[in-house]
Amino acid sequence: MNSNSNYYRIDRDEWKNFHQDSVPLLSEDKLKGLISLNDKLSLADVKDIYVPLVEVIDLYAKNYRNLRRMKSSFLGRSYEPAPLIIGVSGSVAVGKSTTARVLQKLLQKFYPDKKIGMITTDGFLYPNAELKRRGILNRKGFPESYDMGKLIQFLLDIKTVKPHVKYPIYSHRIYDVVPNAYNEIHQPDILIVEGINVLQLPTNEQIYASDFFDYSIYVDAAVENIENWYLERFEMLMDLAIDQPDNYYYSYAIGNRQEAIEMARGVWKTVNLPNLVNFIAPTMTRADLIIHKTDNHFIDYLNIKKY
Ligand SMILES: Nc1ncnc2c1ncn2[C@@H]1O[C@H](COP(=O)(O)OP(=O)(O)OP(=O)(O)O)[C@@H](O)[C@H]1O
Ligand SMILES: CC(C)(CO)[C@@H](O)C(=O)NCCC(=O)O
Repeated sequence: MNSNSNYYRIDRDEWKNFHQDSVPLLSEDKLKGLISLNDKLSLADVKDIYVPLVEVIDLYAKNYRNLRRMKSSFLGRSYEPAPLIIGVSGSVAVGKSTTARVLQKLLQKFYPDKKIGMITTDGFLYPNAELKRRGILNRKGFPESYDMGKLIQFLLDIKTVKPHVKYPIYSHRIYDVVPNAYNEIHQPDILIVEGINVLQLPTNEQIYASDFFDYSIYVDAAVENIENWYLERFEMLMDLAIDQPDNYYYSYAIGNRQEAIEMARGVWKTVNLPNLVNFIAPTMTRADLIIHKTDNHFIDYLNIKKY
């Protein structure tokens, strides 16, 4: 970020001091409990990075409620509460779902009486058969591979507090949207939506998905690191598939390991990297907050939007 960018760059050592020690709901003991649920993150990350972040989100949540209340009163309409929606974006394999998951658990501790939901936009991909029919099977994750109309309808249903809103499920195990399977979400107070496309502008919709996001986070890292994390995850998925013949990764798991890794490297170079460079990274400066990770997923600084 150059000096005239619209962000304050805040190094980890400065950011961690923004934590207000007065917050008893996030005491050290409670945070330890959270770590056992999510061993990918260190307690230091939770304390230094995520606790101050929850407090920033709390500011946005209060402001959002107040503004909507005042707007309703100005318009002479009755106030209807609407959930706060948080978007988490970034490259394939940068760690969006890990970030979203820890944020959900922490927000749930911070607001014990509220319902904090989390979904991924992966379920809104067209199924493989439809991608094939459209000739874009090798563009999975690109803007045209998502049913954006369906995602927008989902967000609208959440904002208007419809009961039991269904959403489709994507499975890395079958490498496809699960046919006729849905999860349900019932009137959350806060919903975290994680996906590579949450900050993208649609090409042919009347409503923008970004209109529904009240706070947005972009997870950023050097492409060399993300490629390594992608390959590490590929190896992990292969290892998990070794005794599951119906698993997409099974044929790779039982074949030549080096060839499988080369294949994954090819997918990174021809699919996920061009998607990152052309369609995901350009949305970064729409985010309210950019979390920067370096080697070993260590968060070294954050960029927080000025205006
Ligand atoms: N803080 C962390 N510490 C250690 N490993 C991490 C951390 N965050 C993510 N990872 C690992 O990096 C890989 C990618 O993370 P994750 O699955 O969260 O990415 P993603 O951005 O949600 O990917 P996708 O878009 O493909 O769903 C995973 O193997 C995950 O275990
Ligand atoms: C499902 C997405 C698009 C996003 O999570 C990604 O994990 C993916 O499958 N990309 C397509 C190329 C690949 O990595 O196989």
